[in-house]
Amino acid sequence: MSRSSRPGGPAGAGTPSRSAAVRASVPVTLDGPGGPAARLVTFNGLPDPGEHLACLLPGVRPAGAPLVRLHSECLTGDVLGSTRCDCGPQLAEALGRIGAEGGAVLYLRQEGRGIGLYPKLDAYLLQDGGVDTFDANRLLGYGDDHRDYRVAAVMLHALGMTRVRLLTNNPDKVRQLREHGIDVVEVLPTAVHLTTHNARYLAAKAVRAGHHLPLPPEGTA
Ligand SMILES: Nc1nc2c(ncn2[C@@H]2O[C@H](COP(=O)(O)OP(=O)(O)OP(=O)(O)O)[C@@H](O)[C@H]2O)c(=O)[nH]1
Ligand SMILES: [Zn+2]
Repeated sequence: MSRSSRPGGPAGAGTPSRSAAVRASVPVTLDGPGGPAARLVTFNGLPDPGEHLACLLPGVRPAGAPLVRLHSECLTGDVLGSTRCDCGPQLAEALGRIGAEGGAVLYLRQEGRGIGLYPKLDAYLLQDGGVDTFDANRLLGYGDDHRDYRVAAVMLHALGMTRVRLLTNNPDKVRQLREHGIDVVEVLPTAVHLTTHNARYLAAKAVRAGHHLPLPPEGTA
């Protein structure tokens, strides 16, 4: 049981069966004066109730293949700076790289790989007892990963971004986007944000979920 209980139901092929429309496109400036002028885009008609957001960075050329990241919400890492995971540094890296050439960060409300914040924190306690991130999910009665990226495909269709270069180390994001009609023409890895705090977490992602993370041999982090 690796990918179970996706809120969107079974995956289909080609164009997503449901379409969404842009609801609003709101200008913001990121990171203070001089930071990139971005647009935060909201949607009507998404296939799940999450308030998923697209952050469009300048220079977007939807007709080409813009650089895109699907970033799953991680309140502890993204907002509070927790070092248990690599989410905060990955988000900063994505905003920097995509801001430099134009593209989009889709901020997906998929906290805890889709199980939610409280269960993720329960899983952290189990991890402190020695199990890895995936076995902790299973001990709590969840699958390894509950994320359904159909919603991201629907958002990209609504934005007219159906050919993308994707910034990720996670092969499941690539596979699911393609299943849902997005032409992923290139996959670019993120940097490896390895610290002594997140070394076991990154190793589990590489070994258990096939993330492309070139890690040094155990014990040398
Ligand atoms: N259930 C669970 N979720 C976690 C844990 N640590 C981080 N997360 C969540 O994992 C999600 C990020 O997924 P990752 O597996 O780190 O990376 P990814 O997004 O699949 O892959 P990349 O695109 O390469 O970053 C966020 O929603 C985090 O809240 C954990 O220990 N348990
Ligand atoms: Zn995180």
